Amino acid sequence: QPEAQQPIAAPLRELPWAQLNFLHTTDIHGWWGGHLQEASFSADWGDYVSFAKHMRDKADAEGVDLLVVDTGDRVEGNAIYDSSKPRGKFTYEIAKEQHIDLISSGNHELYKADTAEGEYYHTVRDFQGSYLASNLDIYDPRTGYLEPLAPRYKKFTTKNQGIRVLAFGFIFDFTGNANNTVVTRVEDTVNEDWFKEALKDDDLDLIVVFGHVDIRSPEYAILFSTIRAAHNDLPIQFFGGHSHIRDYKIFDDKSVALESGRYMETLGFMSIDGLSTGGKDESAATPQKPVVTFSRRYIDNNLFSLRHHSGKDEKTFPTQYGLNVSKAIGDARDSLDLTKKYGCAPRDLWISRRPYPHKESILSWIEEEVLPDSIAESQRIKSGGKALVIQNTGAIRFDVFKGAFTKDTKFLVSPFTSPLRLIKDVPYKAASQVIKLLNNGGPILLEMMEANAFLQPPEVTAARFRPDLLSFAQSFESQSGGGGGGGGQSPMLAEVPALIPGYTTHDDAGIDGDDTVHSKIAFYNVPNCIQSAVGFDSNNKDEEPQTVDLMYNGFIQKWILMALQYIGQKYTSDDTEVYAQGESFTDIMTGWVEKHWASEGECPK
Ligand SMILES: O=c1ccn([C@@H]2O[C@H](COP(=O)(O)O)[C@@H](O)[C@H]2O)c(=O)[nH]1
Repeated sequence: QPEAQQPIAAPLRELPWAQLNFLHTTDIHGWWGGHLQEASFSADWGDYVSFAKHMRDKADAEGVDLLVVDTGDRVEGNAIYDSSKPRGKFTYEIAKEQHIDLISSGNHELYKADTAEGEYYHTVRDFQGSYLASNLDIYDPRTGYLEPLAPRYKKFTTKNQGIRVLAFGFIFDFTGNANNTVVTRVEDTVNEDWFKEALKDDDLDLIVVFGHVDIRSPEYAILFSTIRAAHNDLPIQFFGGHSHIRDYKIFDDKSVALESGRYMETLGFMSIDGLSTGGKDESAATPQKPVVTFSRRYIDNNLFSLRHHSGKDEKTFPTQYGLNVSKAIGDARDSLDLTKKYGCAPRDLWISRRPYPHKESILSWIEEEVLPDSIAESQRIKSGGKALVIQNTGAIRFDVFKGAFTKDTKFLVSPFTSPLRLIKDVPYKAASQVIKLLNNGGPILLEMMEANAFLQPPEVTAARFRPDLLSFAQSFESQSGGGGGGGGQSPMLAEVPALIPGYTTHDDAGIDGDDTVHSKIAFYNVPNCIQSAVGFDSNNKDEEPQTVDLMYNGFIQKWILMALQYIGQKYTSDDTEVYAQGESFTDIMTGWVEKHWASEGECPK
């Protein structure tokens, strides 16, 4: 994109090409334009189209194969999707310009009935032959009949090597979908006849399981054990998503899983050597080697990396097709007026690169400034009312960088449309317990685990399977380096001078997965929810009110009501109402920025 930052040269690790190679994206969340404010991730979907073309050409030239995979959550999280009317107006047209061999749905394609229909009418059709839905059905909007969103599986033979692949496309056991789709639990799907039949095939060289599923989840554990029981020596390659992190898991010596981050930051590269091949004809068939080798690389999505890995330069890298896609993205951004400025952010604000609370925590900013200032303007508070306002941290999707706060920023931080809701005059003694139940273990958290529904940012939720992700022990002051954090550098990386802060992934294969050698960024735990007291000081016992309005992001209503029930307060959804004719947190935050950070002209650097 014309406004994107120039990529910065950095030490790179090469791509480990092999007999079968994959490019993998996941959790793009509408970031088709890439990251305009971050040099490390400044390439866009058009650049990825050019890159994939060069990679396919290279594979053809060397007689190996390349498959392109996307594992869902393409929607929600960026103004290109969320601010267009209808939502998705540009997204489907942009997405379909990439050639994708294997594609599946995420949970964000299913939260709202119209988004699921968008998937059915657009993406499933645009990627016919590639889209799989092994455990996902939709009520056909034309007939009303429940049908698979797409074929359950497919078997195909790769173009150059003649590798016979059986592929499945899954979604995790998601329970928050609108009622026009049905997700079948993975543990039930593996007992369905079609699944057992599909596995009864001896003419296979590889099984690929791809999906919107955390690679360390119980769902993938079940799929691995079921498939391994049917094929004790067959290589199985998993691709996952949903937790927004880079990760690689080794199931056994012939099965691994790759997860490729989020928001177009990462292009996952995976390769396999030693596979048997059925051959394009029988005489060309080859047996499986005694050792099957799997390798992975997480590519930072910027032009320095993409040009290097495709062996191209500034002139030879862009294809005409890719340039057209970049232009379409730019046109969409212009027509949505995404550079419209609401104000100037005076400092960086981070979701998890700073501890919470902290002056540079976006959560502290919302809790201490945005919500109290904004809700204090309401008639009920002005006329002496008091409120507790609860916001789930997972609804805050991205950091704010010092400088212009634009329409782009608004939707990157808070893309969701759920209105703020409230229950009037809840006894304070009960209302003040709710946040504790939502944050501190106990029955509500058990219910959330059971429903696979989490309120934290997905990267933080991911840490439940990976406690080493978190920089628990460090205090912010003790960390080296400014902007990028710093905490806990490994001895190896600490010795390399002037590295750019970025991903330093530690996965089952070690610490050499990232293509770009970076210095480490701190990553802190955050609570499920934050809470602001409005109209009184919650730290002053003398000011304790009798009752408060209990306000919350409508997305978490179920959990608020459940928490109140546990405390013995029997409220139902009938007792709730929308705040300010349905104003969303997104609008409240933007209004606050306009009022408090307004500034004419360029923002100070
Ligand atoms: O409308 C919504 C949808 C989701 N959330 C929160 O997002 C995260 C999960 O994000 P994924 O991208 O699906 O991993 C979770 O914390 C949800 O509570 C939301 O707030 N509003």
